[in-house]
Amino acid sequence: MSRYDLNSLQSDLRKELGNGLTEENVKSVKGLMSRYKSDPRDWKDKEKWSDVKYTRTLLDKGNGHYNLMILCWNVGQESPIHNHPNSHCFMKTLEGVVHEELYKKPDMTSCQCSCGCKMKKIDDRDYAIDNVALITDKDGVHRVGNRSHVDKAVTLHLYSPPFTTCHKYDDDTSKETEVPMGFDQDFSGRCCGTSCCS
Ligand SMILES: N[C@@H](CS(=O)O)C(=O)O
Ligand SMILES: [Fe+2]
Repeated sequence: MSRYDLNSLQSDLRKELGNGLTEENVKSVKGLMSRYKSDPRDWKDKEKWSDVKYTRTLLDKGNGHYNLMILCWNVGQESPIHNHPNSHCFMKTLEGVVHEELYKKPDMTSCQCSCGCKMKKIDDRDYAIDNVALITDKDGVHRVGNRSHVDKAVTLHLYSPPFTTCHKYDDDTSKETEVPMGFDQDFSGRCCGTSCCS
C-alpha cells in the first residue's frame, strides 16, 4: 500500500473542506492531520530558516476556504501571544518539540489599572512529533515556541477560514495590536499530487 504522504493529506483536506469548515467536520480534519505521519521527504525542500524569526511557508490556499502552511522554528524562536481571528487553528508537529502557552483572552473591563493588566496563563503544553493541537479564540489566545537550544522544530498549520491579520497581546499590559500575517515563501500555485493548488 502506498504511503499516506503529504500530497495524500493535501488532497483529502481539499475534499473534506470543499465547502469550508463547519463544526461537523472539525473532527475529520483533526483526524486527517493525525493520519499523516511526519516524513521529512515530504517537506524538507519547503523549509526556510531565519535567524531573526520563525518563518511561514504557504502550501495551499484551499480554494479560499483554508490556508495550509509549514512553519520553521529555529532554536529559541517563539511567536508573540496572539489570536486566530474567527478561525480554527490546527497545528501538527513535524519535527522537534513545540511548546504552547495558552492565555485567557484579555477582558479590558475587568482590568482596574489604567496601565493595563498582565496576561493570564491558563495552560502550558508540549507537542511532540505527530501530535495535533486545535485552538480557536473561544479557547483563548496563545504563544508557540521552540524552547530547544539545540534542535530546530517544524510545524504544519491549517487555518480555516484563512486570515491575513491577527492581534498580538503585550505580556505585561495585555495591550492589543493588529499585525499583518505575511508569508516568507509561497508554494500554493504549484501542483500537488493529483490536484493543483489555486
Ligand atoms: N498562529 C501563528 C503560529 S503559532 O504561534 O500558532 C502563525 O500563523 O504565524
Ligand atoms: Fe497561533
